[in-house]
Amino acid sequence: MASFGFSATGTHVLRPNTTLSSSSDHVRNGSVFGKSIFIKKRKVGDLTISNVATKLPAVVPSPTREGSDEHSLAAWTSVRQERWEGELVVEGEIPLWLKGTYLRNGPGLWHIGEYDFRHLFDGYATLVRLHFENGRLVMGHRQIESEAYKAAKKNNKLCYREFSEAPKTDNFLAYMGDLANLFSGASLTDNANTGVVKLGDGRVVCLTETIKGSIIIDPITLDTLGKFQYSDSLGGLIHSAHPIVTDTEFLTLLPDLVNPGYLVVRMEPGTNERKVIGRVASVEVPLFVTFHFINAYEEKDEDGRVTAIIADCCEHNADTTILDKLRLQNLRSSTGKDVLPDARVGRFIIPFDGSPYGKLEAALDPEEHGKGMDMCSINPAYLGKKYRYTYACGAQRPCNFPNTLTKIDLDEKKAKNWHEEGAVPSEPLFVPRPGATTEDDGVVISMISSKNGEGYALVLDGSAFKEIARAKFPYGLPYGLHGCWVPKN
Ligand SMILES: CC1=C(/C=C/C(C)=C\C=C\C(C)=C\C=C\C=C(C)\C=C\C=O)C(C)(C)CCC1
Ligand SMILES: [Fe+2]
Repeated sequence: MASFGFSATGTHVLRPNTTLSSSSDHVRNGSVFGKSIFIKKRKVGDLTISNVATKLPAVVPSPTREGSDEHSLAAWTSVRQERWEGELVVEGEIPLWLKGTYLRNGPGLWHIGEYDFRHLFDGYATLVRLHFENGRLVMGHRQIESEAYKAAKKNNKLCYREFSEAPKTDNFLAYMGDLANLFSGASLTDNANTGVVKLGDGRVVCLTETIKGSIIIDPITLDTLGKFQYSDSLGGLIHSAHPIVTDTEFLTLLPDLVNPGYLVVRMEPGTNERKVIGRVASVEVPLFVTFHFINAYEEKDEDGRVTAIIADCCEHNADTTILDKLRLQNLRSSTGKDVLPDARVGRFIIPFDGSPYGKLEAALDPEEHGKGMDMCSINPAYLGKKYRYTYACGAQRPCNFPNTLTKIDLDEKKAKNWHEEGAVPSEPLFVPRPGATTEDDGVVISMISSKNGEGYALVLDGSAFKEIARAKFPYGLPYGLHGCWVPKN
C-alpha cells in the first residue's frame, strides 16, 4: 500500500501537431513507492521534454479526506502524484522574448497515510516548473526529497516537526527525547517548502525557515541534488526563508538569541559562506503583522541627503487571526464566506533624524484591492530603489483567501485587479522584458486553481494587466508560495 495517495497514469495534454516518440524512448527511471515511473524523452523543436507516465496506485483522496472531491478547489488538496512533466496547449500568445523557467515552491502534500495535516504551511514541498521558450510552455512538478519527506514515505508517518505538526510520541520518555531534539534542532524539519531562489552562481536552492531546510535542486529535472551546506560557523537553527537575492549577493537575517535582535548576513555567489555585515537596529513603530515585505528604499531630500527609509509590506492590520484562517480546515470549509481579515500595503517611514519613532500608514486606499493583500513581487531591477508598481494577490469580496491578481500603482494610488469567480491565484511573479525601459514593461506569471478543481498557468501583460496567454494543467495543482525566474541563458 503506497504511503501517499496518488492517482493513476499522468495524462498528457499535447499540442495538436506533436506526436509521442516511439516506445524505445521509454526510460525506466527509478521507482516511487515501489512503483515505476516511465519517462519518454523526445525533442520538440529545440525543446527536450519528457512525458512522465506514472503507474501509481489509483488512490485518490476520499471525498471526506482533505475535503476533496473531483470538483473541489485543487488549491487546498494534496498534489495527486509524485511528479508529472509535459507540454501544455497554450491559448493566446506567449511573447517570444519570454525564455526561461518560472519555478514555484510550496507545501503541496498535506497528508501521510490516513493522517491529514492541519495547516497550510505543514505540507511537503511541491516544486512546479513552467518553462517558456519559442512561445511554447512545458510544465512539470515534483516533490522535493527532503529527509523529512523521505522518512515520512518510508515510515508512513510524520517523523519531523513541521509548522503545526509534531511526531506522536509513545510515552513520556519519548516525549522528553523529542523535546531535547527540538532544542538541538534534530527534530526540526528540513522540508524546504516555502521558497526557491537562483543564486548569482546559477545554483537553485529551495528554502524554509530552518537553516537545514536549504536544498539544492536541478531547475530542469526538478531532481533534489542535496543539502546546501553553509561553510561558515554562524550556527543557529532558523533563518529568514525570504532572502534578498541578486546576481551579486544573497542577504538574509539570522535571529540572534544571545543579544536579542537579528544579524544581517551576506553570501557571495560561488561560496557557501555567510558573513555578518551588520545588525538590525530599530525604532519604535505601531503594532503590525506581516509575512512579506514588498520593497524598501532610501528617501532623499533635494540635496540628495537620506531623510528616511521607506519600507512597504503586506500588513494585516496587526491582526494575527490570519494565521488561523490559513488552517486547512478553514480554507476548505469557508470558500465564498467573507472571512478574510483585512490587509493593506503598509508603508513604514523610518526617520533618519535620530527620532526613536517610525510611522506606519496605508500606501493607498485598501478598498482599491478589496482589503486583501499578500504574496507580492516587483520588477527586480527596482529592488532597494524608489519604485512605482507592485504585483500581489488582493481580494474581491466575499472571500476567505486572496482571490485576485492585483497591480498596484503606488504613485497614482490605484489598483488594477484580475479576477475569475471562485478561482485562487498564487503569487504573481513579474518578469521584465529584456531591454525594457519602463518599470512595468514585462509579464506577470501566476498559477490559478479554478473552482471546478482544474488549474492553469496564466500570463498577464505587466503594463495593461490583461491576460495574454493561459495553458491548462493536466489536473489541478495545490496552492504554492514563492517562486523565482531562471532565465534561459
Ligand atoms: C515559521 C517557522 C517554520 C515554518 C515555516 C513554514 C514551513 C512556512 C511559512 C510560510 C509562510 C510564512 C507563508 C505565508 C503565506 C501567507 C499568505 C498566503 C497570506 C495570505 C493572506 O492573505 C518552522 C520551519 C516550523 C520553524 C519555526 C518557524
Ligand atoms: Fe513567504
